[in-house]
Parts: sequence; structure tokens; C-alpha cells
Amino acid sequence: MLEKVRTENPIIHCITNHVVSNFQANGLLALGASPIMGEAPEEAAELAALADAVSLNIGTLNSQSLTSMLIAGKKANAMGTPVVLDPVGAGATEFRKNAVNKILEEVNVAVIRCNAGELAAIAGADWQAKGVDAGEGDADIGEMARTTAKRLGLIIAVSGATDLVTDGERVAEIQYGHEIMASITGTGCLLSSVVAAFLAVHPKAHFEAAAAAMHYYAIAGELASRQAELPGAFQRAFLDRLAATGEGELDKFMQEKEGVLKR
Ligand SMILES: Nc1ncnc2c1ncn2[C@@H]1O[C@H](COP(=O)(O)OP(=O)(O)OP(=O)(O)O)[C@@H](O)[C@H]1O
Ligand SMILES: Cc1ncsc1CCO
Ligand SMILES: [Mg+2]
Repeated sequence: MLEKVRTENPIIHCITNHVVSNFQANGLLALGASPIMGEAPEEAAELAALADAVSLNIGTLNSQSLTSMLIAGKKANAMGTPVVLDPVGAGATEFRKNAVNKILEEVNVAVIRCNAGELAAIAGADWQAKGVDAGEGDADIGEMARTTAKRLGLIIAVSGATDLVTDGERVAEIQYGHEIMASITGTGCLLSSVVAAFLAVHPKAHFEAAAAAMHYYAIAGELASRQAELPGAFQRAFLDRLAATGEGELDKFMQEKEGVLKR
């Protein structure tokens, strides 16, 4: 599924936050997609119309960018283009919570890519999120993801030490990755747009595409963690692994892991 992203080079329209915008664009380029960032309401419909997927991220939302997200999301829906939503810090403020609800009411979102704290906010579960970070809680993340995916009729891809992807019925669990991935900002945000890029080229298999994106990303992170121990070096190594990891490297990595588990 990864090679198809590289050969088709999909255009991803990102309305994202100003913390990660550059990292997100570079990560999409490393993957082999074509990012275009743009958040003016005046051009939101045109950008969404030329894109193969739309990636919405509320990390530094304001009323104008919310308007743009609604315009871009609706245009994408009308064109049959997939929309991914990253509800950054959904539980942190009323503004974010209301915005997520409004987007979910007005736009047909294919995948919500979030961390556990954001999922809990959407699910209405008891949870101590920590700003944009996942935080802590007792709720069963798998159960929360499944019931919320079913209720909203979409796919949920929740990241953390273990990633879960579910459409409410099927569940894929990804155990790869490394904790250093959470030590640089925006690994979740970039992941959301990587999911969008995989959806763009697999229109009939969104669940499989989201799971493949999460596998590729976690493995690239774990491979990069073997090359760099500190955040600055890791960010570089991670971009390099996103670019250099192909289907062959993914297969080799998973076979090695399997071997370790069996031993
Ligand atoms: N403890 C961990 N062990 C392994 N992988 C991790 C760990 N924490 C995060 N990751 C990986 O890092 C990536 C980003 O996930 P994370 O849950 O940190 O997103 P996020 O909270 O939305 O990040 P941000 O908002 O800063 O962009 C995922 O690929 C996830 O698998
Ligand atoms: C730190 C931060 N604040 C708003 S968005 C963002 C990027 C990580 O989600
Ligand atoms: Mg996030």
C-alpha cells in the first residue's frame, strides 16, 4: 500500500496548526506525497477540489480556520475526496470541543486520528488529558475507540504506545514505534496527514489504508530511534526513515520482530 502512495504522489490539502506546519509538509514529502497548506476561507474550496485528500487539524484553530475547515470538508465530500480529522486538544477547551462537534455534524469525516485524551473527549469519557498530550485515565481505550467509531460511522485511529485502528467492527493493533516519537512535537499531526495520503490512493479500502499508514509510520519511528537518542537528531533521522523505508524494509522489520517474539 505504501508503494502506491509513492507512485501516485497524491496532493494533500492540509489546514493545520502553525506549530507543525513545516514538519508536516516535510514529512509528507518524505513519504512521497505532495502537501499544500492553506487556510484562507477564500481558497478553501478550490484547494480541497484539487486535492486527493484533505487533512484537518485543530491544533491552533481560530474562527476563520474553522470556517475554512467546514468549506474544505464539504467540498471534499462533494468530490468524493477523503477527509481526516485530527482533533488536537479536543478536551482542553469548549471552543475545541464545539468545533469538533460542528465538523463531525457538517462534514463526512473518513478517519479521526487522535491520541487517547482526544478520543476520551469525543467519547465523553472520564479522562485527565494534558493539553495536547494524551494524559491519563482508566477508560478502556479499545472499547472507547470501537463504540465511538460505530456511533459516528467512521474509522478511529488512536495512537500511543500501542496504536489501534477500528471501524467499530474490525480492530488492528500496532505495537511498533518508540517513546522518543512523543518527545518531538507534531508526530501525531504528521501521522494524521500520512493517514490522509494512504486513504487518497486506496479509496475503496479506508480501514486497510489507515492501518497500513499507522504500521509504516510506527516502523519508521522505531527504525529512526535506533539511529538517534535525542530529540533533535531523532527528528532528522525520522524524516530520513520516512523517505527511505519501502515495502521491503517494512517486511524485513516485521519478520525480524516476529523472530524475536518466537525465540
Ligand atoms: N510510548 C510510545 N511507544 C511507541 N510509540 C509511541 C509512543 N508514544 C507515541 N508513539 C508513536 O508516536 C506517534 C504519534 O503518536 P502520539 O500519540 O504521540 O500523537 P499525538 O499525541 O497526537 O502527538 P502530537 O499532538 O504531538 O502531534 C504514533 O506513531 C505513535 O505510535
Ligand atoms: C504544541 C501544540 N499546541 C497546539 S498544536 C501543537 C502541536 C502538537 O499537537
Ligand atoms: Mg495530536
